[in-house]
Amino acid sequence: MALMAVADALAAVLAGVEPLPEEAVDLEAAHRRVLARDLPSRRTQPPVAMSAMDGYAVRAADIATIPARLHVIGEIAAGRPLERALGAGEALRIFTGGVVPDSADTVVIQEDTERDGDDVVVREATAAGKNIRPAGVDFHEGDVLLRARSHLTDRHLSLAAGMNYPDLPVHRRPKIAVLATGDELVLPGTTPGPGQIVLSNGYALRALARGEGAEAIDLGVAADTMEATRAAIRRARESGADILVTTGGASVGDHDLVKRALEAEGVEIAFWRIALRPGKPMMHGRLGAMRVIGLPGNPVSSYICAFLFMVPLIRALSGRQDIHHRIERAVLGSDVAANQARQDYLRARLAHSPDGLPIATPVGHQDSSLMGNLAAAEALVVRAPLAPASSKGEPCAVIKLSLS
Ligand SMILES: Nc1nc2c(c(=O)[nH]1)N[C@H]1C(S)=C(S)[C@@H](COP(=O)(O)OP(=O)(O)OC[C@H]3O[C@@H](n4cnc5c(N)ncnc54)[C@H](O)[C@@H]3O)O[C@H]1N2
Ligand code: MOO
Repeated sequence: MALMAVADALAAVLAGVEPLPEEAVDLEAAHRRVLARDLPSRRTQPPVAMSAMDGYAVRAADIATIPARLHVIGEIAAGRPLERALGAGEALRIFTGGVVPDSADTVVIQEDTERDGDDVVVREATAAGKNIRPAGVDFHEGDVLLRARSHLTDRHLSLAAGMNYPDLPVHRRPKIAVLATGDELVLPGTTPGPGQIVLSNGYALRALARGEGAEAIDLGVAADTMEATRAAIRRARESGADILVTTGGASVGDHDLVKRALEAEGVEIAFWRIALRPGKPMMHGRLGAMRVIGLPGNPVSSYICAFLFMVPLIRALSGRQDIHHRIERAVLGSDVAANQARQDYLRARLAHSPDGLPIATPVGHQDSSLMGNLAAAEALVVRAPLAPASSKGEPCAVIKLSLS
């Protein structure tokens, strides 16, 4: 039977996904979160006309002839307005951010004046309206400046603060529980016994999830028994995880128990095994609201499957609209052979070319166990099923890997 295509598998993972419910978080914590509602401004900015410069608020008519001598009747600083109307031949000392009284219609910058006791001599002509920021020039109360589903940037936070929001309604962050499986796994820093290997996959997976704004927890390692694997799946449910990510035990071997354990716990498996290299044994299913992504154990396969499927799922649950990886154009830095039936994601180095597309050079060894090559890669070259051989210099499609 033909394996499910990558695009169909991704569609199945994203089927019916809705953004998680909203919660209020303070502004500092709202960075990179996704806004759950349209945000109308609670105020007009600036609320009244304000001076853009340090100088003198005057009536333009009084400085029609230069030089003009005006009598200074008071001072206006930011936050200290003055209830005093200007009469003919009068000026008010004003500083940047000071409220411009209705009676003044221009601000002369102080460099264009000379102070003489209680008088000021204006030496340069200044047009009416100059150096005044009118009320509402930035925005008005009720203006919707941030829309629901905006992915909040640093600049959005200042805007929201300026709109007078101390906290923001955002979609809850997905919680990801990562479970390793395998009798052979020991923790980094210990001395592995015969045939044992150091567990590594989860570190990249949790960091990848956190980098996408998720909360990630480590469920540790389950031994290769049904009891241990099922108990770990129950722990994932009890933790309130939105996504359970398992690594290992996904293939067809006698010790590959993950699918059976998931089914025994009630997970409805949507697919198992897809036309993807690396990552053929990947599986996906649901248990109530918890989505399960069953990754292969090979370190490269687990990371690439998480990158291709877990990342868009996290983004969709977070409420983001830009959930898909960007496929970009590059040229091949070396020849590649014809592809077989699975869609291939070749680990590649990316070099910038001064006059054109970046150059993607697949690393020499693409085996799905090679962590060194994965760590050195900067992009994935995407090869469609059965794509013909392609030569150095020919165009190719790449997805950039995270560089953090
Ligand atoms: N007869 C077949 N054999 C295999 C097939 C197949 O179709 N038919 N598929 C191969 C492919 S493709 C992959 S990918 C692997 C995936 O198998 P599993 O998901 O069952 O992975 P494991 O056997 O548990 O582990 C594979 C490898 O990775 C190491 N591993 C596992 N977990 C971790 C971890 N947390 N950190 C570091 N390394 C880990 C494990 O020790 C193994 O060496 O199956 C092929 N076989
Ligand atoms: O899909 Mo497996 O990841 O080719 O090694």
